[in-house]
Amino acid sequence: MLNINIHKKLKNYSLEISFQVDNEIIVLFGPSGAGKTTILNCIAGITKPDSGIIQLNHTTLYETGKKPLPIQKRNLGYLFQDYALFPHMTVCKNVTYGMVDKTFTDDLIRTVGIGHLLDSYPKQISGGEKQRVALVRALATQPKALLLDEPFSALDKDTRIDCQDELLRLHKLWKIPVIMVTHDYEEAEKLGDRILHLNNGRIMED
Ligand SMILES: Nc1ncnc2c1ncn2[C@@H]1O[C@H](COP(=O)(O)OP(=O)(O)OP(=O)(O)O)[C@@H](O)[C@H]1O
Repeated sequence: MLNINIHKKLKNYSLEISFQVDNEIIVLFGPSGAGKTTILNCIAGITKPDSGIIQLNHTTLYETGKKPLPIQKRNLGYLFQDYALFPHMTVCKNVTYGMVDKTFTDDLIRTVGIGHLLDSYPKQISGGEKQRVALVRALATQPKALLLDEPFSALDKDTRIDCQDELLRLHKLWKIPVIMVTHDYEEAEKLGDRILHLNNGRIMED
C-alpha cells in the first residue's frame, strides 16, 4: 500500500495532498499545472515535499525532518511519456538493465510480446513498441509500486488501446499500487479503479 500525505509550496499555490493507494490503479486527472507530475516526482524522490509523509508498505520514503530515502532505494517503477529508453543499448540490454530475476523478466518479455525486438535498438522500433519495452523494463526491476506519467499519450489511438489492455492484463497478474496521470478521460475511466480529480494542488471531492 502507498500512503501519501504531502505539502509543498509551488509557484502559484500550495500542493496539499492526502490519499492512499491499495493494489489498484489510481488515475490523477486534472488541468495542466494542477500538480500531477509534482506528486509523482515527490513519490519517486525527484522532488522533495516541504513536509508530510510518504510510505510504501512498511517503508518510509519521506517524512518531515528525516533524511529522504534515496531514489534508487525506493523500489518504484516510473514510466514517462517520452519512453526514456537508453538509445545506445539494444532492447535486450534495456530491459535487463535493472532486472532482479532472469526467469521473471523472460516471462514478462513473453507476456508483453517483445521477444522479436530484443536485438533492435530503440530508434529501430515504433512508439508503441518502445512503450511496451519501457513497461517491461520498469516491471523487470520488480517494483513495489508503479508511477505512470501520461505513458501512452504520444501513441496513435489503436496502439494506445493495445498498450492500455496490456497494462490491465499485467496489473491483473502483478497487483501493485499504480498511479497514472492522463489527460484522456476515456483512458482514465477504462484504467482507473478510482479517479482523483486534481485542481490547484488539491483533490476535489466528487
Ligand atoms: N520544484 C518545484 N518548485 C516550485 N514549483 C514547481 C516545482 N515543480 C513544478 N512546479 C510548479 O507547480 C505547478 C504544477 O506543475 P506540474 O508539472 O505538477 O503540473 P501537471 O498537473 O503535471 O501539469 P501537466 O498536465 O501540464 O503536465 C506548475 O505551476 C509548476 O510551475
